[in-house]
Amino acid sequence: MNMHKRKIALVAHDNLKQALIHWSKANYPILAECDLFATGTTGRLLAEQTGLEITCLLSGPLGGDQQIGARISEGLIDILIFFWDPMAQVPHDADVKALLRIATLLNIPVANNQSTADCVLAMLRLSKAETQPWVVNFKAPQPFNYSGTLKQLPNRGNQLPLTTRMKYRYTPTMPVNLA
Ligand SMILES: O=C(CO)COP(=O)(O)O
Repeated sequence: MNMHKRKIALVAHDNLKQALIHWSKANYPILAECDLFATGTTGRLLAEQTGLEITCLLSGPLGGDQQIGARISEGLIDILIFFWDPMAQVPHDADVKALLRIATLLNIPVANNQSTADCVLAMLRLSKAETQPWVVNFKAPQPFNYSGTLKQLPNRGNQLPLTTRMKYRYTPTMPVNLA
């Protein structure tokens, strides 16, 4: 089983920053064992108020979401915890959408609220205890469009650097009938 250090991106919109800080304090021991990345303000507040070591990128409205999305597309982020605000508009909505899209497409675990974030960390704890290996499947399942036609995607796994590819096992999570 591959037990490489998990790389987690943490992001919260303004009304949810306190919730993410509270959640991060509650989960400090396991988060402290991971490589953490965050958008600018989220990361600064988290580092100040939890003591976690975090690589702070740009602030979200200034490109931070895009930086995280780029890292995901390069296979450099394993998990996205993004407490986005379903009740507020943000000026960089296009960036938020792009980040959620690339994380979904590339099939990394994405938690958009606290209960899902708890589930993700529960899996992390299990895999750490080696009772239940947790394999992140980096090969995105083939998406269907709404008319039911299968869209072909290249096998992205083969385009990744070898070091990145070696971190993942390519067992399909969802059987797709290409016939
Ligand atoms: O806006 C954000 C995510 O879309 C978060 O950015 P900050 O962490 O810089 O506030």
